[in-house]
Amino acid sequence: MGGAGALEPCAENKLVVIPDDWPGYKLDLFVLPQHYCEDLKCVYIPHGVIMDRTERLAKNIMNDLGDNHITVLCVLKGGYKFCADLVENIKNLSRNSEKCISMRVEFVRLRSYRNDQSTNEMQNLGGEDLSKLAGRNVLIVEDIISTGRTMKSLLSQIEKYNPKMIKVASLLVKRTPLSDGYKPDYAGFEIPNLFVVGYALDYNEHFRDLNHICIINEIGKEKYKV
Ligand SMILES: Nc1nc2c(ncn2[C@@H]2O[C@H](COP(=O)(O)O)[C@@H](O)[C@H]2O)c(=O)[nH]1
Ligand SMILES: [Mg+2]
Repeated sequence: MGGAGALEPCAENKLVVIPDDWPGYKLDLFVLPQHYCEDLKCVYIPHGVIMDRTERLAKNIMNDLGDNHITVLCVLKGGYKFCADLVENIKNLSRNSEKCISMRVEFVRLRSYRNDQSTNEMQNLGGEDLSKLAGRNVLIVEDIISTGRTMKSLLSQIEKYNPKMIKVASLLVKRTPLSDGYKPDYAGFEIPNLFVVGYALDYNEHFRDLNHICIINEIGKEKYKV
């Protein structure tokens, strides 16, 4: 992703900013599941780049939260891959460092999108009883923050139970005029106002089984719309 207009590390905000004119990579430069080949426009963030960035986020989290017991709250379904890879990296760092983080992983299942649009309503579809988080150091792990409504709503539900600390890690943050200004404590990439799929991010439950983060095309939107 080198060259003019490509990804730029953003030291101030500590995340990688993908500019509006980033075209992504041609599909035939990567291996993709055959069943999605006609449904995608481009590979937007290759799996290897996601993994490298996740390793760095794990290091930042380790530096900030080392020597604590934390409860990782994975937001399903979209957050499951990022959460698994982040936890694995924190575990590895913890094993090889003087600082040690002990972790417990809990899950909450939320839904707020239909097709590629926010429904403006966050449905809590189950998972842990959030009262379990009382007095704990909580690290919420989410796939993407767009308007910020989902996260703000989850945070207000958790805050009722007085956790000791809450931090939020999101793999992606979308630049959208609909944002309410919410910014997570840890973020992997800031992306333009596009609908992305892959690496567990779905379009009506499709594309979770795609390793790279990709942009869906009109054929894909039409084929899988509900
Ligand atoms: N597969 C995708 N899911 C997305 C995308 N943008 C948002 N979302 C889903 O919504 C919530 C967060 O939305 P918010 O507007 O309340 O901040 C997130 O958890 C996703 O499930 C997207 O581009 N692709
Ligand atoms: Mg999500």
